[in-house]
Amino acid sequence: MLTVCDLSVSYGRFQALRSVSLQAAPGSILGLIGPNGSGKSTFLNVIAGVQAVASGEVRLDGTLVPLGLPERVAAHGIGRSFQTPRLAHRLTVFQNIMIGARPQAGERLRSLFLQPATVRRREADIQDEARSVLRRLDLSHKANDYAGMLSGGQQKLLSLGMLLMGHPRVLLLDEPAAGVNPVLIERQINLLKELRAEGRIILLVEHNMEMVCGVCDRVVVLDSGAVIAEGDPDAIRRDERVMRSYLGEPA
Ligand SMILES: Nc1ncnc2c1ncn2[C@@H]1O[C@H](COP(=O)(O)OP(=O)(O)OP(=O)(O)O)[C@@H](O)[C@H]1O
Repeated sequence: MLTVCDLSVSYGRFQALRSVSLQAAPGSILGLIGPNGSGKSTFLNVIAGVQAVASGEVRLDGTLVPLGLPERVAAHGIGRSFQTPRLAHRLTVFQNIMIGARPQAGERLRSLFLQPATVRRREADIQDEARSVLRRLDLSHKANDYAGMLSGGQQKLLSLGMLLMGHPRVLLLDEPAAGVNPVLIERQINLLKELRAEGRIILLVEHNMEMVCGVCDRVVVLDSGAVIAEGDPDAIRRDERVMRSYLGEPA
């Protein structure tokens, strides 16, 4: 269970998050929506450990997550994707996927010299896994293309694949559907459903309401850094405050 308790973040005198609390269970997708500037990316940055907090805590299965320390957060099995995928455009798709593999505990430079067979075996295992992730994304045919040559939607899929190479229990996804064609959005939706069935926790920041309503079990709505509503997607769509603040319709 991912438990976020009373998170507050300030940029100078501006309060970007105001005492935000939420919970997400294993095998669930929690949508996080809200108008531009409501604090969604800040929230993901806090959970990913790249944004310092003024107060509050995050726990995964009861264990305190060390906020502000991205490497240690990643070691807890929490991974984040970005609105604009962070890819090495001049490396191939396969090489990018390989970058996503996390070093294992005890992996040191000296093991290159002392245990070369072990290192070679691990490298082969990672390559096998990278091929299997590419198959899962339906990107095998692009393995040897430069990442920079992929379409925007394929780049988003690739960044999801890189994330999967780190074996995250919690995936923090920042607008995966933005600028993506409907066919690849559908592929993402299917992938997210598979990841949920594997018991992972997914926090989905997304403006595309079809995607949000298509995959999310629950939705939390932020406005000006505070939670203004929480519920299942249908209830959120009918919520008057949400309609006023986010969907821009008169209540
Ligand atoms: N580094 C920063 N310094 C100062 N203010 C910031 C900083 N980062 C974000 N903000 C402000 O904090 C608020 C929340 O920003 P955030 O990016 O989290 O919103 P968001 O909901 O993700 O928006 P969008 O949907 O446009 O991506 C905004 O008003 C933004 O201008």
